[in-house]
Amino acid sequence: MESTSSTSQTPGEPETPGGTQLLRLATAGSVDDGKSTLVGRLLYDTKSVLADQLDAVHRASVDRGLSTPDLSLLVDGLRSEREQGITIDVAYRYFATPRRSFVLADTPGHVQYTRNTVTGASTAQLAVLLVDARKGVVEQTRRHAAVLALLGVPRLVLAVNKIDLVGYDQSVFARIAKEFTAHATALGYTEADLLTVPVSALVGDNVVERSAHTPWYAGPTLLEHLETVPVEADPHDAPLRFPVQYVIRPRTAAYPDYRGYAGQVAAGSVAPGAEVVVLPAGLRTRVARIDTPDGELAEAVAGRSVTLVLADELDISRGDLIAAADRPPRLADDFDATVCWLADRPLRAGARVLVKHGARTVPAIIGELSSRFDEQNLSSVDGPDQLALNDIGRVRVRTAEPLPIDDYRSSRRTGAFLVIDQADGTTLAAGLVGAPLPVLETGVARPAASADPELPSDERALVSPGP
Ligand SMILES: Nc1nc2c(ncn2[C@@H]2O[C@H](COP(=O)(O)OP(=O)(O)OP(=O)(O)O)[C@@H](O)[C@H]2O)c(=O)[nH]1
Repeated sequence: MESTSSTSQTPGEPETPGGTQLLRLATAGSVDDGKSTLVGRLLYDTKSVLADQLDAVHRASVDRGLSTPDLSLLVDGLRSEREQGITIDVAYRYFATPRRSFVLADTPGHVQYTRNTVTGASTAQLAVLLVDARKGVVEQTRRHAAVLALLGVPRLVLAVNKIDLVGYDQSVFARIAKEFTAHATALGYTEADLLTVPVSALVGDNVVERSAHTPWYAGPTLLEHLETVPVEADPHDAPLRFPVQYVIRPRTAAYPDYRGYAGQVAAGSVAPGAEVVVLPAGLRTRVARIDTPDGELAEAVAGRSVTLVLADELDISRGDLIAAADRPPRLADDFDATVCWLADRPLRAGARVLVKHGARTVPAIIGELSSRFDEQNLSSVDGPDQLALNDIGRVRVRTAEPLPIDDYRSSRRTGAFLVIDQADGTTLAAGLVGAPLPVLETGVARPAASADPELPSDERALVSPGP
């Protein structure tokens, strides 16, 4: 088994050995709760660590006068990050066990937590939230859970870490578990979506191996849960969404009339014969063939990159969306959305921006700012003057051309968009179409059980949803 890691990058679509299922997960927690150590422990105990990486960790640990290897070194790979002593960006790791493959977005716990959580968790099917058993559920735990609920992450695990430091005390664990479950259910999670597990990342209790120190804990270890938790709905239940990335027209002697549309199935599935509609034009046709470099396919499901050949010759260009004819998205040029503001300069009503949705980018104006999410009280503040860095708020978006949009809660991939600076092309915000704020008073709806069963390879879907 092998692990790969990258920081602030999108890994390629990982292989799933033996056709095992893929689980995308994110971690979140406050500084020093032990995320890096926990992820290091997962990699180490699942033997997902290469020998040379392990040697380097042993050497660095000895240099620091440690008697046992510091597993967080496996994770905190960046030199600058070690120098600052703080994890600086989202790191993606791939690891596998015989039962399942995992792509893990490790998000740091310092002040930029909203931005990083949004980045890391936007495509996650499960998030592991950490708390320090000595501190229990803290304000940041509540905020993280609220942001994860907003992002529609369907399942949460609370890892009550450093359980060794409270003497493996069952009552401490029970109190934290109760408080967290109450908070998460108020955000819309059901108990079936939640697991609370007592762990020591340092010692290894209940991460991969069951611990003899916690005979009172009957649940699964963290890895057992990750290996067995149900992964999303059947892709066939979701309607097809296929943003056209490239029009392929070779016009060579061998292929004089070939015309195909290349892209990635963003949601649902497609098979030859399927009736589709091309948006925004509204043209209807059928899928004639699904091409790949390895030959034709009888079907392609979400996450698969393919070229569609259609039955009719239509005027289709990059940025168009091919969608299920019976369940198309709505075309809108004026819609409500929740945005996570990621720029240093604040957002004010009337801002002229670009909106990037799927493979299409259009000019837009942010109309009124209707409310801002108050993370302190999990409530909403009406009519804010502005949204500052890391703020989450409800806005009105008016685009120069209609976009084929879904509600984020029914399709995380096609319900998300980016707000981009017109002048320099930097990302200003991640946007979620329709998604209400995760405020407690209004008893927000439960997080979306995403219609995207196999989320696409783009790990940073909200922050860079493809070319
Ligand atoms: N006793 C004990 N110490 C732990 C445990 N897990 C982590 N630690 C220690 O807690 C400290 C913080 O651990 P890290 O893994 O670096 O914390 P982090 O959450 O990744 O912090 P960031 O790098 O800011 O994201 C280190 O000194 C770890 O050795 C645990 O289960 N028990």
